[in-house]
Amino acid sequence: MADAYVALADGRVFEARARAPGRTRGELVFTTAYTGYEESLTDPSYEEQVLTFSYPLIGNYGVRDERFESDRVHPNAAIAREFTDDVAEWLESEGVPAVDHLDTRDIVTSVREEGAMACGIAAGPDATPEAAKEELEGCVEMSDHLDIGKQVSTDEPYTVDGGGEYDVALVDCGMKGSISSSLAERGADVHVLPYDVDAETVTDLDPDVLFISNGPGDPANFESAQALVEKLSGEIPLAGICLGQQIVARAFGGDTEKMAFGHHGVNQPVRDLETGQVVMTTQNHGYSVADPGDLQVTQVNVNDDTAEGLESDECAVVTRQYHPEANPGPNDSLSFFDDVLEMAENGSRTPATAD
Ligand SMILES: NC(=O)CC[C@H](N)C(=O)O
Repeated sequence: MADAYVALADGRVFEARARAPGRTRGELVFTTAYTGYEESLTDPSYEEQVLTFSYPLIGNYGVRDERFESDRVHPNAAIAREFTDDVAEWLESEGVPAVDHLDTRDIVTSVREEGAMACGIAAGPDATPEAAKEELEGCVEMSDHLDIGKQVSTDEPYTVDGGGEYDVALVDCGMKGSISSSLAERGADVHVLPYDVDAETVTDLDPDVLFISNGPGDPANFESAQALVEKLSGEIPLAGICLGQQIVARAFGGDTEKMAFGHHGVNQPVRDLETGQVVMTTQNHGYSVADPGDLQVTQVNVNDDTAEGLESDECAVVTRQYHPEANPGPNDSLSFFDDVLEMAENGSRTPATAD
């Protein structure tokens, strides 16, 4: 008998099995990643979303915190065809509702056809379809989470010691841990700063590069990070990943738009326009850069031509829409971090290398 319900904005209610109890709501998205569930569930970019795994069995190799990308689970709830007990217990201990034993093929197809949509979940002994529908009614648009940066950013600055060869000022809009560790492994001291840090605090650090992290929600709501980039562009080399690319594009007069169901997975093909090389990339985003403003698009998604890499002719800027740090996913584009630090050293971006 069902003890969990998932109510979708298209009016349907799915019966399911409760694996971690609770009631919640969020924007329903799916990832096609077939491994890396620990990394995905701890990726802050999933804040305020409900994450469905299209791969049917989630939890095959247990749960180990060394694979976590942050200190907590970020989606409001998780859905799979089947979760192992390890994952179910982890999510329950984190207070994050989880449900399985429902047709996730149907959910994924609906999101693909109708786009990311609001959903409500009720799971546990007292769950009812009405409770799931009530949650659904309280669900707000992603773009209405106006201060989502505050939910995921560090409150206080801190430094990840990488040996001091470079100084990176990294604005934490919901950073995955692998971004700071990828930079620190390459000799950079990474000064992680709150999402609303001011320009003076950044310039006091005299960094070699200003790096804007990934993060959840609508890039238009990260006004202070955008203003920071506007102020410091041309003065300090700039880099960004995912939300970071979107914020940088907006700061250079560009624009972003909501995608239908986004890119969430570990096998998104990206072509470098200069070298023609295609790499497989990890992605997790629901918005894209519709207009790069004064920047040039250097890489595109092979499936839908969306902007995957931006650079500037005038000043040192390099950004990626995908996740070069992988985790989960392929390591094909790890050299992005070498390119960023080379740019930091030279104060300019040398012509694109294949990454
Ligand atoms: N991973 C990210 O940084 C996601 C960026 C943004 N929140 C989006 O959904 O497009």
